[in-house]
Amino acid sequence: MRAACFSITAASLPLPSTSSAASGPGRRTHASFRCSTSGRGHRGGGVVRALDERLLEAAAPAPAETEFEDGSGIVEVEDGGEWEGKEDSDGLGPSEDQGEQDQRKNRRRQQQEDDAATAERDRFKLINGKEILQEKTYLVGVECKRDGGDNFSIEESLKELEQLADTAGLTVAGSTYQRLSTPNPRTYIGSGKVAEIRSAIQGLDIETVIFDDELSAGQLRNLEKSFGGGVRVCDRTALILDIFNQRAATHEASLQVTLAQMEYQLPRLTKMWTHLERQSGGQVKGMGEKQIEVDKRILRTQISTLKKELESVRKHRKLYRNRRQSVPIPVVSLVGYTNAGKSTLLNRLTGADVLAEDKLFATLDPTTRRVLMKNGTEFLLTDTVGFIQKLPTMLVAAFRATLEEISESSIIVHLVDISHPLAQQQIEAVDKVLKELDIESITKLVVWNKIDNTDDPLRVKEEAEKQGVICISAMNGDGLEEFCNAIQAKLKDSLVPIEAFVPYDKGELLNDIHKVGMVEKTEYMENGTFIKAHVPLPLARLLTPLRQQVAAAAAL
Ligand SMILES: Nc1nc2c(ncn2[C@@H]2O[C@H](COP(=O)(O)OP(=O)(O)OP(=O)(O)O)[C@@H](O)[C@H]2O)c(=O)[nH]1
Ligand SMILES: [Mg+2]
Repeated sequence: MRAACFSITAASLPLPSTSSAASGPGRRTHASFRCSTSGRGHRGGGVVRALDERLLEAAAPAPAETEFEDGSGIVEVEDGGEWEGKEDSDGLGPSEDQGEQDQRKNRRRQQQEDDAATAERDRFKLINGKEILQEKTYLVGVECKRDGGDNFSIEESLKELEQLADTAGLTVAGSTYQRLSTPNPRTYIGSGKVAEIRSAIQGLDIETVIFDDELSAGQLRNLEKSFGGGVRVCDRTALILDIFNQRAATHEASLQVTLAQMEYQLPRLTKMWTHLERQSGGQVKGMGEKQIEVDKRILRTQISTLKKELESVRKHRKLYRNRRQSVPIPVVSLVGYTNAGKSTLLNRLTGADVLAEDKLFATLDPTTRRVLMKNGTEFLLTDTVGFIQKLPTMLVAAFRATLEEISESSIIVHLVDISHPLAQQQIEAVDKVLKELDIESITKLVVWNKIDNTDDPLRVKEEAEKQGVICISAMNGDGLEEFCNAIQAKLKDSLVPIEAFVPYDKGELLNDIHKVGMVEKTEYMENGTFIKAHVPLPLARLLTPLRQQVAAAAAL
């Protein structure tokens, strides 16, 4: 039974033509996850096998007949079966001493097998209904001189990588880093470091080595070869993709993550077939290359099928959004670094039930809920996927459509975990992604969260006041009224002042104005209502004929 982590959600795609029947629980396979050629199979049941595993399994030679599930070569025998045909010299069967010895041996062996099975079972953790093997992991980082612009030190970045590994259900047994002027094109790190990690792998019984930066296909292959012993090597991007895969709860999120995983995998397919050539002693030279082409074609076809499927899901969501916008309630989007408390705030303000937990990337899908303010006006609050430094570009691209909802909002609330030691660096990482999304023209409100978790909340509040920032605790509700007032004030800035005469037979328009706008004055007259208010631009446009009537009357 082996690694359930680093699996890929198959979406609803057909398997590549090279795939074979699914492997049963416990079977050793010749492939593992997307960036590895070394072997760990997957536990059967809820977990879907890795895409490359499916590809490789078909082509891998069948295991030799003498190989058994535990690789021990031991044949299970029925009671006394081992003795069949082996008689003592006196022909009466094994001597009593010998029999006792063997029974003891069998019991010991059985005990060892049971212990191993229990230990293996205990290593599985249930995350979002998926069984994940808690592999022993070693983390490796590199600080390059040319990284100048990056605000996270190598130690901080590795600490975050550890949190990511923990979120993915892995057990971190150790870590190391190296400062280099430029990464080694072959192995990313220097040869001395490779040797050091190899010793750590042996000493700590490491199964996976994770690098803090994206590695090329060649680097992955060379590192795996250098580490040997079936150790798998992966990078931060693969890890983040895997967390997204574990956490994708809706069809759209699954499709987006699968697409990102396939795009990540495409340039890395090369290495999957080289091991085949090795196994066959080079006799199938060229076969691997041919197969890579076949697989790349299969993968490209799947990518385009996925894109089409995603497009249709998005169209559906857009339709729903348009319907929602028929009453143009202003939308406020919550953005921020992962774990800042966005979902907690949404839940607190709206009584929603969005998963909020102390793990990275708890939320993948945007959730929108209505917030009713004390003065009776409303706005829609949207919770979005969190950001992280070194966010894989294919992930930003895959989630672009989801994030595009942000671009349709009236206000963007940038929520910051001010109690985090790297709050400033996290702010900058979020601003970097926001820049990529091209939404800088939208009004922004910076909000410091988790004020209750800071050493000196009073001092932090003073600093916030100086900077014109709102301080809240989404957890205990501190500062939420101030937060709503600030939203209201910002919304007012984004509203258009109008004066209109609404006839009594158009009463529903008055309702809309009250719901989404800010009414300053209403006067009930003989044929209708005169209203002075601030409303969102789309509603102001809708009211144009009624506004003209007022303007015309004033001109008389
Ligand atoms: N002390 C304290 N903890 C908070 C506060 N707000 C949120 N948290 C905790 O912070 C953790 C993360 O909260 P979430 O709401 O899941 O954070 P998020 O920004 O939605 O995270 P992602 O979905 O991963 O992007 C949870 O354990 C919350 O209980 C707060 O005001 N004070
Ligand atoms: Mg969340």
